[in-house]
Amino acid sequence: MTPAPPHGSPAAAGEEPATNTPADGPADAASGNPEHGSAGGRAGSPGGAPQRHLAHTWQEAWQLAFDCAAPIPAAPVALREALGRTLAADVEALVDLPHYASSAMDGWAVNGSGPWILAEPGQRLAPHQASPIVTGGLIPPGAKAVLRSESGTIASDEDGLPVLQLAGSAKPGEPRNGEHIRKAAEEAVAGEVLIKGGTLLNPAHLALAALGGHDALPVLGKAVVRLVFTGSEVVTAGIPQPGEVRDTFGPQLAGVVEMLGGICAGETKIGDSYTEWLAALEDTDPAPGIPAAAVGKLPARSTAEQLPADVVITTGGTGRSGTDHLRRSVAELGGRLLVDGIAMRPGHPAVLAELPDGRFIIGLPGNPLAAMMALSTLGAPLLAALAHRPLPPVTEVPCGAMIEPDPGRTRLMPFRLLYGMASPAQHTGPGMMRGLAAADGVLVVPPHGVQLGELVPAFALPWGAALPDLAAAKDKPAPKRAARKPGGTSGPVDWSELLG
Ligand SMILES: Nc1nc2c(c(=O)[nH]1)N[C@H]1C(S)=C(S)[C@@H](COP(=O)(O)OP(=O)(O)OC[C@H]3O[C@@H](n4cnc5c(N)ncnc54)[C@H](O)[C@@H]3O)O[C@H]1N2
Ligand code: MOO
Repeated sequence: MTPAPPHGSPAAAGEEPATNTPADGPADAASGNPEHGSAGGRAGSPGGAPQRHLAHTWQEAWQLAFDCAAPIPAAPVALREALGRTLAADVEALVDLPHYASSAMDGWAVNGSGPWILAEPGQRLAPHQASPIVTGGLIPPGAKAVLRSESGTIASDEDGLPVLQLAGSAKPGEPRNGEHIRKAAEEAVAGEVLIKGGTLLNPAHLALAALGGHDALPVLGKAVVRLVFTGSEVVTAGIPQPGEVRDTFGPQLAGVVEMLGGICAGETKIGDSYTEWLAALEDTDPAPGIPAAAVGKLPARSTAEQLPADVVITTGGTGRSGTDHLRRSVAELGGRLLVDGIAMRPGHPAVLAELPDGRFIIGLPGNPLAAMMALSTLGAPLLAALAHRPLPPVTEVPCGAMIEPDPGRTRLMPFRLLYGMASPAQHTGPGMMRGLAAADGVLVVPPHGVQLGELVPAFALPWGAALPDLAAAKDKPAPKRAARKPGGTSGPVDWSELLG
């Protein structure tokens, strides 16, 4: 283990100490500096006592964020909440489907051949008796078939009593035995498996479960996530004044959390004071508006709004100036830092912590792109682990540019796929969003850099398509080219063959 220089030394922004610690050597919560003042506002002075700060490598942080969490146990949720969840066990029909024989048409339930004497609806039908019935109506005892309303007509017999007889438009022999009757259990018998465990529930599954008599379904757990946005300079609407910044987290973070397998349960916006930080991290109440007493009375995890969070994601305040209170708040609450900085950029000040009550804290840096890279590094594996999912895949893509070494730190670079190669995007400064918005994925560039055409690890974006297996495509022999049609247009050029 190489000792890192004290973090209080005057390092330039973005130049974190690039030292590595073993994955099993989490930084100590005590490294949060309790000397930091509690004054709010962005005018806080940098400083604090020098401390030892040991950054994890990108790979260590990624793996540790996955390994530190156990899957949240399965629990029943109301049908309306179960969409998109993974079924934890087979779902059986609690009743026959349908559970009674019913009419498929408006008309008459009949017994035997016509003409039929009319009986009261619902009464047992003797031969040559009929009673009116509507679609979905319970077939009365003794009924053998249903005559559609278009095929029958009410006439009078010689005594002037009403009788049902076939209309002129009726087909000969109508209705056949069983015609227009939906038999009980024709779809499933009680006890039959309707939906297999492990299924990702779609809307039709929910309807099927309802038909099977269920009000709730057992689903694999997912993390309930609460968002805490910090920064007194952050404005949430309109054009910001100089010194203010427009909030980039409010519009995107809840959506990304859902894409990563979490359930977003509320957002809190606070300023820059230590008191606000502490209060926000201390808050274990269910989302506002829900009485805490209601939680215990409801089926576990019935809705996100009714539950305390499993994970709290904070934005900003990961630095070590007088206005950055994340580490101090975690220490005050008796928590421990699992990851305290990552040897990567952007996003190096990212934090992963665990509180004594089991809640995880992910501290995202305030800079917008840095935050999303930190969320990809810590949030994606953590939320996957909590949601019973595998570690998100890191595949390899051929690099469409030469990337210089940057000793000691991994660079996360949004890229676009151009002609089968990953081309680092423009506009990817720590505070920018243009590059990420247009990207197909993120390159995990090793400290020693990359040669043109070399394979580089990369991950897909939570909202993007999975990355194609370009590494395998690169190794395959080139397919024989079809003869070009005269006048035909040519497709994009695959430069990868020239770079093998
Ligand atoms: N002396 C040093 N200063 C800084 C270092 C360093 O190593 N030494 N690292 C820099 C890096 S890299 C990052 S990243 C940031 C981390 O900052 P914090 O997590 O403490 O966040 P803040 O200081 O609160 O804000 C940073 C930046 O982000 C803007 N911000 C905050 N919230 C939002 C939001 N919701 N939407 C858009 N932008 C937001 C904020 O206004 C600041 O401009 O520290 C560097 N400094
Ligand atoms: O580059 Mo800072 O790590 O993340 O903006």
